[in-house]
Amino acid sequence: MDNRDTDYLDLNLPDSEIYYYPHFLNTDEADRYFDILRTTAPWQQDFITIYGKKHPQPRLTALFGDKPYSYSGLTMHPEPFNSELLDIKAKIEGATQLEFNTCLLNLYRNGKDSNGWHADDETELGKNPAIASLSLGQERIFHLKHRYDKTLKHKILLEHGSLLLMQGSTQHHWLHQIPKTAKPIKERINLTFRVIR
Ligand SMILES: O=C(O)CCC(=O)C(=O)O
Ligand SMILES: [Fe+2]
Repeated sequence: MDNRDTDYLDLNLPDSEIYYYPHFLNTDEADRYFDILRTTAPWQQDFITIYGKKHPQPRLTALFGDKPYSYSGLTMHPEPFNSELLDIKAKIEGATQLEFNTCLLNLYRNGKDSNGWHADDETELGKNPAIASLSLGQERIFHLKHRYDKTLKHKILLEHGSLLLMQGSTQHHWLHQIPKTAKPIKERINLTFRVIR
């Protein structure tokens, strides 16, 4: 984690390496990317299979990159990166000194949309995956809980234009989620840059 060029906060949670960059993009840049991605990304409604039953995912998704990505019993096929995503990817790679080849986008349309407890630990992500997660639009709370030590929990507000980086052994020891909220809220777009092998 050397060579950083942006202000960040180390969450300092045990068994993890999680860093939060509150102002990774300025408000104008973040507004512009939100508008472009909201209108141009190929948003799709996927269905996940839980105990043999199909459910609509409580959010829309889009995949960019060059390799398909499979999780929760579904396989997504990517579009090639567009120029906006290439610019964002380059900025994230510059700040983190990491490289990414895939971006999974999530669109949370309102407070009923969510992302349940999970770890990003699919085999094609490799042993200790780095995941760089950019937030645009409505701020939402991100929950973390330790898989084995039930006393370890954390909440962080993911602001417009912020970046959350999870790496090292984080996915082995922690689960994360974006919970639903009853508040009337606006749309949020989340971009998770990953490496798919
Ligand atoms: O929306 C977020 O901030 C989290 C997304 C996430 O955890 C995922 O796509 O794996
Ligand atoms: Fe995740």
